[in-house]
Amino acid sequence: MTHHDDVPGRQELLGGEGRSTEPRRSKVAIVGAGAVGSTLAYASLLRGAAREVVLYDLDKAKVEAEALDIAHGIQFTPMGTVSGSDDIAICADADVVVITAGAKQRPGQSRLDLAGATIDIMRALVPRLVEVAPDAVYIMVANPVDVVTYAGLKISGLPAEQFFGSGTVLDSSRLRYLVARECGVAVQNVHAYIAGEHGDSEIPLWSSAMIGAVPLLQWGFTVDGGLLDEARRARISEEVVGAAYRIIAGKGATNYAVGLAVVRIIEAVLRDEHRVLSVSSLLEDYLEISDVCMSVPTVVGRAGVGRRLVPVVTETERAGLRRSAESIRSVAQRFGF
Ligand SMILES: NC(=O)C1=CN([C@@H]2O[C@H](COP(=O)(O)OP(=O)(O)OC[C@H]3O[C@@H](n4cnc5c(N)ncnc54)[C@H](O)[C@@H]3O)[C@@H](O)[C@H]2O)C=CC1
Ligand SMILES: CC(=O)C(=O)O
Repeated sequence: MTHHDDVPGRQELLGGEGRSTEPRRSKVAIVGAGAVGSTLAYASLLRGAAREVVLYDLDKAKVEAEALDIAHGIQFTPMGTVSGSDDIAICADADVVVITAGAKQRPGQSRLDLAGATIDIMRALVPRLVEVAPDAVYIMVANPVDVVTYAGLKISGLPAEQFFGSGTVLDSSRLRYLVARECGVAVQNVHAYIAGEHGDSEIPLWSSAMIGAVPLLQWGFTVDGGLLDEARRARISEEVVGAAYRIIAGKGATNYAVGLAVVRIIEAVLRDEHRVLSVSSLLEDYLEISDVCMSVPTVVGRAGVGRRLVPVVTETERAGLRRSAESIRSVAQRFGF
């Protein structure tokens, strides 16, 4: 079911209050039209990230309804089209494929508890996707994203640059939001990354964090007149790690911030931005960590993942990253990867 006009140029005449900066036709295929996939489709259209957004889901009624609901608002977005189908052929020749089809955390479950169920989905799904969209850049979002990115990469047989996970882009955004709020500065001026697992063992890279031109560790005051000291930083870390649990307990899923975070990654790819994002990719000899997918600050562009940047780290941060890698690896191994 396709919701766009077949007459060339008609969409531009009828809809589109803004103008996409996209220089050529671009297609994003979103697999899974649940809370995350449909919000991502909506956010992609709102931001004009791609000209064509398609949704694929096993649930025909749901995927068609989500696409139709979004399509009815397309007059108010930058130029674009949206369609949904239960036929995987809708993903054909996509430039970017985002996989959100995965098991969902119930209150109290960790992301790692979902590994078996989501890997089963990937075994069936990934070969069929690669068949219809062999040249796409693949972005895994389904959880546990690091384990599933590694499994999906191996199943796909694609080069590691072409297949990566959304990783801790969302967690880094949560961290920046909290630091900005405590310090009374714009979130855009907080440069801080969470690295490691997108999950309980993740590590905030405090040593390399900056607020404007000031190292975060030298930031002297907060809006309530206190210090951004170790205790306060620890509280912020706990809040980031606990964020998904808190939101899932309240409404059953997280969808808005992850939708925006993944659109940001899509834009970095389609516009070949070479933006530094903490995506999850296959690491080889990174701070002595190898053969695991996890997040570190990484250059992202049209080919997918590029250089992994090595920030200044303390011995505690370095040890934390190694532990996080071990935790991801042990779960992947349990499921045969
Ligand atoms: N990496 C991240 O930052 C985040 C990851 N997630 C993860 O994203 C995944 C999706 O979450 P929700 O959208 O809330 O779940 P959901 O249950 O609302 O949606 C999942 C959708 O996938 C579809 N699906 C399942 N198997 C499929 C298959 N083989 N082919 C096509 N479609 C299939 C289902 O029909 C369903 O519509 C979960 O694993 C969740 O944990 C969620 C939030 C943030
Ligand atoms: C569910 C999840 O992974 C998150 O919101 O971080």
